[in-house]
Amino acid sequence: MPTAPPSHQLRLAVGKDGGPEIFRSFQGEGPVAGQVRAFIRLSGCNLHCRWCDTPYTWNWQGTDYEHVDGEKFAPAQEMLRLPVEEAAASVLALAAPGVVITGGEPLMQPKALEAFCQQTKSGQPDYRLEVETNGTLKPSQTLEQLVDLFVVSPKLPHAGHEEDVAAPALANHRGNPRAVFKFVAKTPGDVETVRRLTGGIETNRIWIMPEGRSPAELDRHLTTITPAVLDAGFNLTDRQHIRLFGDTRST
Ligand SMILES: Nc1nc2[nH]cc(C(=O)O)c2c(=O)[nH]1
Ligand code: SF4
Ligand SMILES: [Mg+2]
Repeated sequence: MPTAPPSHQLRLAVGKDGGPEIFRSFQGEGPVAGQVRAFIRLSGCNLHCRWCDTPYTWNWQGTDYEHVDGEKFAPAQEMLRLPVEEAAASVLALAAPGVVITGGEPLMQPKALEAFCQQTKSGQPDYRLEVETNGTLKPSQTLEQLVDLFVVSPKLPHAGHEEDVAAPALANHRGNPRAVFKFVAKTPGDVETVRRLTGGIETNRIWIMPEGRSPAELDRHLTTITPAVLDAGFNLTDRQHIRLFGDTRST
């Protein structure tokens, strides 16, 4: 008897109820902010940003990554494996017009991600697939065709990387009309850096977002960057979910 092929498994982050981090919310950032979406958060990231708001997806015990919180996490407690079919069923049960696949870095699991996208789109081609990515890992052609929107967030020097990780991220996605760029900024100088890095990319594909995990931090950074964003002609986005729900998992 032939056996069914093993299904792909996704490594997921753990949500506030201790189960896989799959939830329903408003998209809080970027071009579709304010729209209802299902969210699924994949565990693992290949960048280790100092101010990351989801260090529980990568800042494992025994590593020497530097993060502002200083807290280390145990992968056995923070990572769950789920067959793609189960993950897709949980996401579709949330009754949203589409899903935001985020992380961590979702493209670290390319085969399972592709299977998840095929599964959620099958039978309902209008269901929207949106991926939040740091851009450093190039998606396959299959994935590029399946995904409706890549929100690519190249990292600037204030994220604490020794190498320039923004240029490859821009190179990987600038040719895809379904990719937009979302830069986290703290100062007018950061906006100037974005202007320099993104020469030749239409400004209407670029969003600037204040860094912050509290309304006060967001307000402070918004106040300092807004004139520079307007001057450069970039789009501006807030982080609505932080104002609505605070810095909590599964929101
Ligand atoms: N509501 C809400 N919107 C989001 N947009 C991007 C998110 C992310 O963590 O990548 C996120 C998130 O975690 N929650
Ligand atoms: S790329 Fe995103 S998820 Fe990864 S460490 Fe940086 S902020 Fe966090
Ligand atoms: Mg986030």
